Amino acid sequence: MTDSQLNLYILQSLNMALGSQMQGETSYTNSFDVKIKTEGFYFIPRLPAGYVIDDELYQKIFLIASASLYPRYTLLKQTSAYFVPLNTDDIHVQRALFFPWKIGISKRLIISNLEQFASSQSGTRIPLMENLSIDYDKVTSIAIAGNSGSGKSYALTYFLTVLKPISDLIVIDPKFDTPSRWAKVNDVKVIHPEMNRSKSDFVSELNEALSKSLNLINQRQAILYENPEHHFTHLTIVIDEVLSISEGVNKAIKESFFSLLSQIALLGRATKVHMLLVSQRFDYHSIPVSVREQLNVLMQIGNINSKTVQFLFPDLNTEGIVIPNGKGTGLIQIIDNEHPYQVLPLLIPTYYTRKGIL
Ligand SMILES: Nc1ncnc2c1ncn2[C@@H]1O[C@H](COP(=O)(O)OP(=O)(O)OP(=O)(O)O)[C@@H](O)[C@H]1O
Repeated sequence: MTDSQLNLYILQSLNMALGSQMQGETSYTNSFDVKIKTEGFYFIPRLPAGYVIDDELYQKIFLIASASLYPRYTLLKQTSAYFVPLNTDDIHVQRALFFPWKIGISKRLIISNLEQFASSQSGTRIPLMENLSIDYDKVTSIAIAGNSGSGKSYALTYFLTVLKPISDLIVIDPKFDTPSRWAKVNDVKVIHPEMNRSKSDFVSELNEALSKSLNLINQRQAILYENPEHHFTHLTIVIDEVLSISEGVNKAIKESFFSLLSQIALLGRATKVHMLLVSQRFDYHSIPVSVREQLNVLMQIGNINSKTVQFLFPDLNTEGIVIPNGKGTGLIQIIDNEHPYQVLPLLIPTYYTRKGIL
């Protein structure tokens, strides 16, 4: 399909579906035009117009175009109207609404041998989907949320395996489940509850480990002060079922836990200390606000609706985002300077790994 055919196709889709929104104005009455760019398309209104150019119109066009372009392009959802200035002297058409896109749709990676796959990766790239990867040098903290059975443990095992060659790991596993089995097979330090010990004991031990990591951050800061170019080994603190940790422990211990988490989240970026947090849901009871603000890879798997995305994606209206069916699917947002602002459909890789972990 050529650009001009695509142009015409989008114009027709909008002419037919926008009707009521546009008070009957169409591109045939010269009320608007569409222009294809490499990174997306422009909707160019001719002003003054008999319709209002607002967030509602933007989202409406998004809805129509998103379905019309699927699966050739994935439109990248914006939280509000995305205006761009156009290079012309004609005031009537000096602005456009921009609809950025990605070519194709999100595709799941299928990995026949996860361990081999992880060791064959070079550098700090973590592949997530066929056309999406993250650079671990550019992100600090990762969160995975999802209802029971959505594929969180499966996703976590994937991350643990691909992170192992890139980063030192400390695994905290309040359920003494999959992550502990993974850690045992892979000879990685794990903190889990023990028989005959109280919940507060477990959280105290965990606070101890966080406090050591904070000391490490302080040492690394001193090194950076002398040599800002110093290269550190990544350290990732992995916490499964974060929500369950602060439940049922005394207030002082919970407060220390929150305070340590906040400090690590805030100071870890420059010193290569990361957090990977997994929880059925995240809210202000499970993590401190400052930790939420430092999360820069956000994943919600399983049920996607306005309630489940509220905390990780507070500005997101999920309307018009095509979420694939199946296990380990949902939404992802990566906030770094490499990826444009975008919330994308996510499919966690499907893989084969050693027996006895999952
Ligand atoms: N990306 C995926 N590809 C293929 N199968 C998957 C994927 N994610 C999950 N599954 C399947 O779904 C099952 C349930 O996933 P998992 O145990 O990870 O869910 P969970 O969210 O951790 O649930 P719970 O919170 O109850 O432990 C897995 O055993 C696996 O077979």
